[in-house]
Amino acid sequence: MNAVTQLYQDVPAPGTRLQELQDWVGEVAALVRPDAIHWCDGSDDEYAALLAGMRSDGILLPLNQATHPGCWLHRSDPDDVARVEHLTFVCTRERDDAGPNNHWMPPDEAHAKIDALFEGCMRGRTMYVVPYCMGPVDSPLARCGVEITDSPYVVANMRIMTRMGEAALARIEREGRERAARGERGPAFVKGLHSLGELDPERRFIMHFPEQLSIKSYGSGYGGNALLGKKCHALRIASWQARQEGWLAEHMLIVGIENPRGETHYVAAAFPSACGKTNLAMLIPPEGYREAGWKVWTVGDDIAWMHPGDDGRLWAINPEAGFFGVAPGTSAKSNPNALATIARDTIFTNVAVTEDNQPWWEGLDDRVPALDWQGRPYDPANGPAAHPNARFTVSAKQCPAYSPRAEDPHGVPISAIVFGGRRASLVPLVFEARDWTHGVLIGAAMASETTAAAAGQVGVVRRDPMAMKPFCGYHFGDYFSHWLSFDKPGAKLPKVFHVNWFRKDADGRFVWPGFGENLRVLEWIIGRVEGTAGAVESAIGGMPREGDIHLEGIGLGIGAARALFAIDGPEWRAELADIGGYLDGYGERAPEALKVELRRIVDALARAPD
Ligand SMILES: Nc1nc2c(ncn2[C@@H]2O[C@H](COP(=O)(O)OP(=O)(O)OP(=O)(O)O)[C@@H](O)[C@H]2O)c(=O)[nH]1
Ligand SMILES: O=C([O-])CC(=O)C(=O)O
Ligand SMILES: [Mn+2]
Repeated sequence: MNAVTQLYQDVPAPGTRLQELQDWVGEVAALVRPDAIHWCDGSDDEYAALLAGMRSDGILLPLNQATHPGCWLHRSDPDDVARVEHLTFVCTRERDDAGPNNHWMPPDEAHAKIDALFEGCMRGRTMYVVPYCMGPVDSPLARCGVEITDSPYVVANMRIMTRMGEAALARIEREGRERAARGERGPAFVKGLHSLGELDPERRFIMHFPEQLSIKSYGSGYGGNALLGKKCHALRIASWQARQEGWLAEHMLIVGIENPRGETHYVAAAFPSACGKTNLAMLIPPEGYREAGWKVWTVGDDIAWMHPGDDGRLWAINPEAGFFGVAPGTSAKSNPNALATIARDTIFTNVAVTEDNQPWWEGLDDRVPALDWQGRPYDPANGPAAHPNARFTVSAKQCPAYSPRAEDPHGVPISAIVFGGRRASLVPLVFEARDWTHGVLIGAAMASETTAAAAGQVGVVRRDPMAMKPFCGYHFGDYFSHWLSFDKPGAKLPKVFHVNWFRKDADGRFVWPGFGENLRVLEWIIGRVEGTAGAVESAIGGMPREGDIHLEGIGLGIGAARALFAIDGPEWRAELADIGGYLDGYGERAPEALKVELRRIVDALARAPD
């Protein structure tokens, strides 16, 4: 029998499947009416069969196998290239629990609306049942889910991005039985239902039911909308669970920085979509640092689950197993580790190709592409050759800097949390929170220019607390309170910082060289954690003094260096007033402690000379 068309009825021996899973798959099949059901085992043979099937259906096009072995190109529907925040809903029983930061619909109405779309939608298609685990399968911090989808592209991506298949299924069934034996109620795993539908932007919804631990996504095949383990489960649903259970599910990279003495500090950093997480996570130390013995270890590039440990520290795992990274801008200069990672066995989505069929995107090199992301002969009049949100999907194991600790079931201890945004003006290169409450305020007040990662206008500054604006599964007021709640006796919390790599000069050029040179800022951050680096208190937070950050040898003029650290009094007063108004928008659920903290900063700024 063809591995990809085994019928559901043929697979599970009666009584061996977890009843809850069996029942749900049966209910879904009755709704969507697939021609065939395939339970994914995650094996190499299955993956090869999937790729072969997609190749013959034209869903995947082979790239130049001599230069890029095992690499494929997927061209998506041109109307389906990014997350759709306006079509993404959090459907809690009480509207206020979803908060003003989410679109909301009552759960019954949402189910009725989206089930009407799912009705019969898999006729003529195969329905894949994809068991997955977010986090190392043996980790107590990991969580499982099952995604049902009719997209083989989604299955292939889930296999790269999660621990998918038999091991995950075994964990789901074991946990389900243990829960049943303990008499626990509620779902044993996160249930995600996805269909490409007609890929019609008018018939597209991404709906979350955190109280039911379920997700329904219809009408899009794009990563953040369709790989349900990622943003839907590991952030929106997990953030809801994390609040109930006392941990944090965050839009953060995790990186290990090893100093010349061989000590490694792990840093978690939250930057909004397409604002530099993958790049920082894969940083290669610049000249001088490399020779001195600095090393950088990639643990994760997009999501961190952080739990307080017995020692009072926050311990983090990366729930993902791969990278779904932004291609444009990735080059041998900006991110050599990423280039090495994607040299083989990678799925590229919406990139351009050169005349010898190699993947290409803006910023890679100065070759001229032959075909653009839609497969048209390249013509600059049509815009960029690669879609600005073109992505690669690749196993984390292929990253030369992949940390051996990334597979540690207990995770890594976090020494510093870094928030950052894309701000052309106002925000200095780096500053430090005086304490946890101040750090939470800095995170809550984050703002950044929008990017191509979400449909809509690009380059508009908006508040994006903790880089979670599109991903927090509940009311931001409650979320800020949850963050504050970690500050309790015995806690040894990370120090908190804010960075901005994106300040521009009068000519619109980035002042800071960024990328590998960002290690200079991390060095100061770690020095602050260890108590070896100096700082001076400013109204907005601790700032490095001249000489505290090593800026020599990168060609920064004195003027540029000053501009990077400038704090403009009147502009900051306006910013703080705006932050006050923003927090007030969360009404009574906005924690008083943040408002008190904000007033402290406003007062400090009033006393500071302009
Ligand atoms: N100027 C400058 N650009 C950067 C820097 N780091 C990253 N970028 C650019 O920012 C864009 C996106 O960066 P990524 O690292 O892929 O973003 P991400 O935060 O991982 O994004 P998501 O996967 O959408 O969550 C790319 O075009 C990069 O070239 C930096 O230090 N300086
Ligand atoms: O979720 C996605 O599609 C990609 C991503 O990391 C983001 O948008 O932050
Ligand atoms: Mn992301």
